[in-house]
Amino acid sequence: MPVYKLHYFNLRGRAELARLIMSQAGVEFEDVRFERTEWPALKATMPFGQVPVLEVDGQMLAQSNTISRYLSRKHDLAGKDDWEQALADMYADNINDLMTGMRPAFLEKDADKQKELYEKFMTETVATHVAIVEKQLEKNGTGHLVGKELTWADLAYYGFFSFLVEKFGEDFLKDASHLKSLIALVAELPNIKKWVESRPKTEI
Ligand SMILES: N[C@@H](CCC(=O)N[C@@H](CS)C(=O)NCC(=O)O)C(=O)O
Repeated sequence: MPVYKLHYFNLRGRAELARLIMSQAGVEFEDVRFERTEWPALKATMPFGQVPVLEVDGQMLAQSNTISRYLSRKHDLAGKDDWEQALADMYADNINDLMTGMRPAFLEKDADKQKELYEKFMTETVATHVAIVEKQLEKNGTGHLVGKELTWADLAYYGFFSFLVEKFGEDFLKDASHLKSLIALVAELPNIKKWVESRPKTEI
């Protein structure tokens, strides 16, 4: 088994999906977390000056979805054929877009403006996305986003949407029973449960 080290800030952010995948797969990893004040000294050590970075036996891999796709393929969470793998990629890219869409609100320093930006994000971007994904989950009819089994797409949706539920409550899921069930299904997976209980508590 390779020695995995995941480098990121002390946040869930763009690293949490890789952590969820490694936890679900039951592989050991060193969860290297640093504070913002430590970052300037570390930036030049990362392949593209950004994190997350997964170190695999000393080799450095950047880009959050590349890392998660690599881990999913290695640990049987990528989808069972090329088409399923493409669908899983599609869902993971959607979550990446949602994270990017939330960034202006997250970075806003003015509290009133921030509230406004989060509200707009939830009522426009998230609401539209939830309605679409709800229909797709219903159509797939297996309780999973892709095929019949758990993939990293399910973990990606769990990671991001469970964070939104924590921050904004679950009212935004009131017409999305399938998505709600997916979040609950992943939350109940023993390895995920164990990880979520033991991980550092962070704001985002
Ligand atoms: N597309 C990249 C974006 C990575 C990214 O924006 N990383 C941020 C943290 S979430 C970062 O390293 N910020 C510090 C910097 O750019 O100096 C990915 O998905 O990994």
